[in-house]
Amino acid sequence: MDTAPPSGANIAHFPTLDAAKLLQRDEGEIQNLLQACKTYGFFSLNLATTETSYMIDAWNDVLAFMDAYFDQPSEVKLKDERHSDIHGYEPCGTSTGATDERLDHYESLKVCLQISFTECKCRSENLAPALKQNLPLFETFIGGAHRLVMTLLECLTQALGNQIPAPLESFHDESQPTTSTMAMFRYPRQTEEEAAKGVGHNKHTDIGTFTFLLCRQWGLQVLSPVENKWLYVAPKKDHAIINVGDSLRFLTGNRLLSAVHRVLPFTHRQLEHRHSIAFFLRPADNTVYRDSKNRLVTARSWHDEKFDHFRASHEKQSAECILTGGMERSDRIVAFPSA
Ligand SMILES: O=C(O)CCC(=O)C(=O)O
Ligand SMILES: [Fe+2]
Repeated sequence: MDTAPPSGANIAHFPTLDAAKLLQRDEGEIQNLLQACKTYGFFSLNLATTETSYMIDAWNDVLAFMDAYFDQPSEVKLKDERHSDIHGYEPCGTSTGATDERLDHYESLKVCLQISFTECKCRSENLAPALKQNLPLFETFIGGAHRLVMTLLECLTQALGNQIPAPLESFHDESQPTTSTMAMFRYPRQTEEEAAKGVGHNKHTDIGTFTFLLCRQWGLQVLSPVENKWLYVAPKKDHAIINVGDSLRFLTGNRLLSAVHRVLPFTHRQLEHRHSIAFFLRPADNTVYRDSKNRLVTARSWHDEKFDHFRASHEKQSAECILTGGMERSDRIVAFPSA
């Protein structure tokens, strides 16, 4: 794990759930899951169980891959750019950053879920060559993360009972097109000059259903709905962070909260490379729900609109409230779960 934060840094407190208990449909743990999603919109998930420890091995292997991949010269990585929000490489500075006047400071490599399901996967022209060379690793990681978040959805369906019109899993039919994606992020160490241009990852809620996030270094912050202020999320060995995204909130009639979060280094610049790995579960593209502006939209159009907003100016972002899914205004939580 990373070094401790400076004294006085505010740390978030939120529940830890056990992956094995949820896989076994433990009734008490299912209720804990529902409470965590209603009160915080995020929780930590213990992966150090017999059924899930292979994901910790896959996490280590993906980190080793990322070290080698992101160390390559930019001109090599730019060959993997696909100008897509679900495939390929994206350099730093594509979106606005965590503070005004600056751009983001992370580069990413994305692999969409479909590689785990399509038969002619090796022929997909969207896949970067480095990914093709490591397909078994990405299939294991994506397959495992997908299974875990689908389990969480099934548990929530059980807990919500007749409060929801249809099982949450039914909006995630694997034969339908979806933007579900695995993303690998590096926040490169930066010089003073680079820090004047870019910082972290702008505040947002995630677009989809559940996000499965792995990080061993500090930097992630949540806008706590309990304390209504920004708090650091302490990295916890062998645990994933799970966020409730906009789509899950909308599909449950706003009964859950989605987590408002961002990435910001302790100091004014990134002193060491920071790595994080995410699997974003999102509903099938043609799923329809009522969004935070009370419009009926498809999951695909919400996804596309939100990515356009990531790239919009800070001014436009704060005027429109798309980036934080109607959960936040001026760094304060303004949405509360409906009964
Ligand atoms: O890098 C992280 O820890 C978080 C990334 C994130 O929130 C996102 O990509 O949605
Ligand atoms: Fe996020």
